[in-house]
Amino acid sequence: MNLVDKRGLAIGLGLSVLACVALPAVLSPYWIYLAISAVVSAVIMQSYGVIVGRVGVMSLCQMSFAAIGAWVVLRLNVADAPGGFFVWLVLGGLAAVPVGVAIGLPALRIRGVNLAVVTFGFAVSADIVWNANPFPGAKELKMLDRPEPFVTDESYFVFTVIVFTVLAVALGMIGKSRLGLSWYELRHSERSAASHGVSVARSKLAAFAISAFVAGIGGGLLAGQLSLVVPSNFAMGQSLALFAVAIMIGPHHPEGAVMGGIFGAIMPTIMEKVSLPQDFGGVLFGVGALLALRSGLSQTDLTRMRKRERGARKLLKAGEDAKEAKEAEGGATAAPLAPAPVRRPAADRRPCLAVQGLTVRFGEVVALDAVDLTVPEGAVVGLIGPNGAGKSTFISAVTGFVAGYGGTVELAGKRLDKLGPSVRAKRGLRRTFQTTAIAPELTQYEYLAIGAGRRLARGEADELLEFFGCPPGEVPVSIVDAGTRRLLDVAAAIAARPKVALLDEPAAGQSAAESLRLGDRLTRAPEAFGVSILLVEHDMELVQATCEEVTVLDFGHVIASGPTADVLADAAVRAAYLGAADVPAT
Ligand SMILES: Nc1ncnc2c1ncn2[C@@H]1O[C@H](COP(=O)(O)OP(=O)(O)OP(=O)(O)O)[C@@H](O)[C@H]1O
Repeated sequence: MNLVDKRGLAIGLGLSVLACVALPAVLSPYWIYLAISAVVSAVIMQSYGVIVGRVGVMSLCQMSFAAIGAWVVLRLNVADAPGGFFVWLVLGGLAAVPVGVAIGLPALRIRGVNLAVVTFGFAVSADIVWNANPFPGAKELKMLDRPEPFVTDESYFVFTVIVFTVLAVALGMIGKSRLGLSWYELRHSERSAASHGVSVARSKLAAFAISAFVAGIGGGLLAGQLSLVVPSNFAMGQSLALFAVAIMIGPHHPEGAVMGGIFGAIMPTIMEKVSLPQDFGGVLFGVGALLALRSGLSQTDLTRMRKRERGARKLLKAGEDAKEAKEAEGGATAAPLAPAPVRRPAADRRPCLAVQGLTVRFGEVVALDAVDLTVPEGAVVGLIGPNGAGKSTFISAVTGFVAGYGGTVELAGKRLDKLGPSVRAKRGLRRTFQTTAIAPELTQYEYLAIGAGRRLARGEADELLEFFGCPPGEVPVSIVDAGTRRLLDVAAAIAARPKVALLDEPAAGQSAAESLRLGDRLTRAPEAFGVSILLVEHDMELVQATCEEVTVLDFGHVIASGPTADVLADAAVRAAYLGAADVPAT
């Protein structure tokens, strides 16, 4: 995965240089001062970009983190601490980090509106503290002097643009790293992230820490702009207004942060010029935020996604044209199905996943009752049963998503029972879900990179996508149909080269022909990727074509287990579950 988008970087750096050269030359002192405010707001917006834009957490206290940054810078100034403004600025950002992590701790247990209330509570408390205790330097009027060579407004503007640009590049690189991509996944499904080996706690706390750091830097910059600050510079109302702007615009993209900063800084002036009350600006932001919440995507997300989709559609069209041309020339339309690999009988192979006596209760419901199941090395094994039989619960318990089950789960001879889902995933146990929750903002390449949990070479990603019949890797998930998303999910699970992949109804949404092709792929997957597979499916033709052995669940009990043909022919299985008409003759 390339961490730097070279074209985007070149454009961003070019615009920054242009702003630094042109704006001080053309703007009046009044507008230069406003421009500094806009860039400082844009830096604070970047902190919203991390926590609100990427992780989707409703944080209403970013200005409180900024206040910590400003407080530290001003305190060090009063103390004439060594290092000077540049060092103090970084220390201000760092000082906000532990507070950010502390605020992030409740986010590990609560989310949504409840979490918003916690962060708002912190913003209110911080407000009370700042109002009761003046910021350092305010009493003795010890002003903060800007550092050389950024003493004048024009040069300080250049300094703020440099800071913004450095942060934008760093955040852009983090955004493309596994940590940053995992934030998008957390935003849509924490379960999905955990199933890919992402530690939800660590990833969320990292987001809080980084966003607090960036906000702290923004607060320090504000102190440098104003020389002295007052509590109203960081009032909770400001946090709320900027939050609304963040939801509306999407400051996790640099252009969104800049626009948000400009809105935040210029709006009061605009309101004044058009003789409207200042509060009206907040109302406008609120309405915009509501509209963005309705669509689920910010303006910059939408703009970028549409652009990406346009490019991807062209790519898909070119692919289809090439295929049609090949067909017209009489070439093969699809690769013929490969013959099934010949394997030793499953019973002669070492068990890779061994589950014994698995029991799960949900209150009075016994979802699984002492279930035994073994997946031998290099095998494809089926788990079938009627709706509500306990198949998904089995996958969830084995992969660590059900706390407090009875029985044991061993992977390659090692017990996993005390481990959480992300650790089990890292040990080589991957799963897919019945309902996919892939972040539509990602490309398929990016999603595979999260699944792989390691650096995934382009060639390897292409091979996986081709193997599972997915479109080219640049195609964004947003235009991939539901059936193909399931295949992408399987590809992402296999990208990690796990020991065992547990697939929950991967053929749902596939046509009969696609299902047949999927069966062929799953049959070849153990040899191609060194993975053993447990397949949960209702499509009996697929099960019959793919699985060497099958276990049948009914009301949480195993009612049959053994070679597929024998089990599917079992009169008890047909009577209890399938109905003779549903099972193709063997
Ligand atoms: N979180 C939960 N809380 C309470 N009961 C649950 C929970 N999850 C599953 N169950 C119950 O456990 C039983 C097994 O459900 P499960 O989803 O595992 O069945 P399934 O075989 O996967 O069904 P399907 O084929 O429809 O997906 C059902 O009675 C279900 O209602």
